[in-house]
Amino acid sequence: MSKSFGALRVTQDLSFEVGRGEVFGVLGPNGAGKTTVFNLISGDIAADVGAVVLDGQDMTGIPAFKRAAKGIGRTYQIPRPYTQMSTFENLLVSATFAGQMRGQAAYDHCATTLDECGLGDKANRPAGSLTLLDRKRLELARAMAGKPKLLLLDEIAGGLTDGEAKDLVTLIARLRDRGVTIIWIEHVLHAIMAVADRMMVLSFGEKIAEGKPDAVMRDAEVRRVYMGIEA
Ligand SMILES: Nc1ncnc2c1ncn2[C@@H]1O[C@H](COP(=O)(O)OP(=O)(O)OP(=O)(O)O)[C@@H](O)[C@H]1O
Repeated sequence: MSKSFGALRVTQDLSFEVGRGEVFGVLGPNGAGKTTVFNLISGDIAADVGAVVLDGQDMTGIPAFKRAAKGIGRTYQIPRPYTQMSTFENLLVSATFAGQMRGQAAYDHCATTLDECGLGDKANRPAGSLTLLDRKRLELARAMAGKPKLLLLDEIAGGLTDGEAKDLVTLIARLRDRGVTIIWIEHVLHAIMAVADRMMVLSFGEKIAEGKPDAVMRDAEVRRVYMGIEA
């Protein structure tokens, strides 16, 4: 895929493939184009050139809400809950429109998901009254409530304590074990390194490395561009 905003080329001839049930980490300096890649996959913006294929089905040209119903779930860096609705109702929206669930099945799935995300005791709170950390938990819970085949996670570990980050990693591993495919943009390296099967690093919209986490982090170009370490 390629994408420019005016003269700014944000994504350039970027191509990658993620296997079913894989956790794929995306790293790169601020402004490297990571969130733009998510926007292209979710359909929030259209690529200038290129295609998104999910499970053999071409998603290119399909609007974002239909991609959600076809199994692409995502979180946003800045949480965007329906502030007037309860935490539980926020999940029901995803379960209904993205997850295509109804009645008791939707209700049960939302209740389980809220518990898994540590929000079980805040089900009836208006989402607008949650702390920033809980809003971030709600972002993940809402995405999971839509029963995605592919889950796009945009920097969800920032601000967590070590213990909370560990719980998050356990949750991500559990989702993977259920067959959910996960692409995770993350700056909290110990969290992404703990669970990623493979990673790629972007710089100025181009892929500079891809492979097993340890090998990627040893790469001289990655150390220079991302960590500022000259070999
Ligand atoms: N809708 C837009 N219009 C114009 N420029 C944009 C738009 N979206 C992103 N950009 C620009 O594209 C570049 C890449 O942004 P993007 O948010 O994808 O980077 P990122 O790697 O996710 O950064 P960060 O780690 O800070 O979240 C930045 O220079 C940004 O200002």
